[in-house]
Amino acid sequence: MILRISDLEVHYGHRRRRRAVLSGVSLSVSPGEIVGIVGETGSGKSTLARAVLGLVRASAGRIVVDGEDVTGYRARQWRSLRRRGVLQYVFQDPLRSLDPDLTVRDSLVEPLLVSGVPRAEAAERARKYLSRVRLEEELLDRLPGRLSGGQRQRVAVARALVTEPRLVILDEPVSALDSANRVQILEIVKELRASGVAFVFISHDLGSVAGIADRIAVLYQGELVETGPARAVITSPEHPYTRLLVSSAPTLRTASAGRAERDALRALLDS
Ligand SMILES: Nc1ncnc2c1ncn2[C@@H]1O[C@H](COP(=O)(O)OP(=O)(O)OP(=O)(O)O)[C@@H](O)[C@H]1O
Repeated sequence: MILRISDLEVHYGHRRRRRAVLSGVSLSVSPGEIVGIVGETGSGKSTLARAVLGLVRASAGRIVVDGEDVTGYRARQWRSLRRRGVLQYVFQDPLRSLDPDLTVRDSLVEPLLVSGVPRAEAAERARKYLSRVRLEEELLDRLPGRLSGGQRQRVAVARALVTEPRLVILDEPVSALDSANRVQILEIVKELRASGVAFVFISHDLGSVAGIADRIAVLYQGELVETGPARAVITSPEHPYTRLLVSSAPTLRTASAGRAERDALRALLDS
């Protein structure tokens, strides 16, 4: 397993304001697997990503990345893990994943130099990954502000891949893109899966993970209510919330539920 999360709990706030945002979350990801995490706004998807990346602390449970129990890691240990480049991420807004003051070349080369790769090899790898995300070399000297949204997101993907990570967390990576760019990014992710990279693909939209995920985990109010092979989750969802998601996704062919059934599922969830 490249990622094993067991009984994870995360709280925000202090004292009387303290409340659980994730509880009892367990999930494993194997090398070369794409696991989609789907849930509505506020369900805790980003918090889960942030916990795996060491950006928020677990109040209980365990997170094991590539065999290392990172649950109690301090900032220094996280820095060391990040330097090794085992784990990478891409956020929805590429400007959050990219430094606006670094050229594309520097954005790609920096994580390699930090992990001790010699400059000439780092430059070579930067070119290799730029072409892997289907961008021209002439973009290497541009700043992110002078790229289109789709180009920026591809640079963010290339930057995440350049350290040859074993696990990449994608938090709504295609939500802000037009459909041509969306399809290309998804194709790139599929190609990389074939080379053994594992992905956690987070989205509020079941339709956008359905075509790419091997397994789908459904997050509802901070709990994983259903996890299974993508096809099974889509064709025979068990939890009422998953049924609601399936019936509300216009792009899924199985979406046959009418308004009345969706209202009934909502009522069941609210009861
Ligand atoms: N730093 C924080 N402090 C307090 N509460 C927070 C913080 N970050 C998120 N929350 C709350 O935690 C819950 C889960 O937020 P999270 O961002 O993980 O959800 P999400 O599923 O990613 O939502 P979205 O799809 O809108 O990004 C929400 O109720 C949110 O208001």
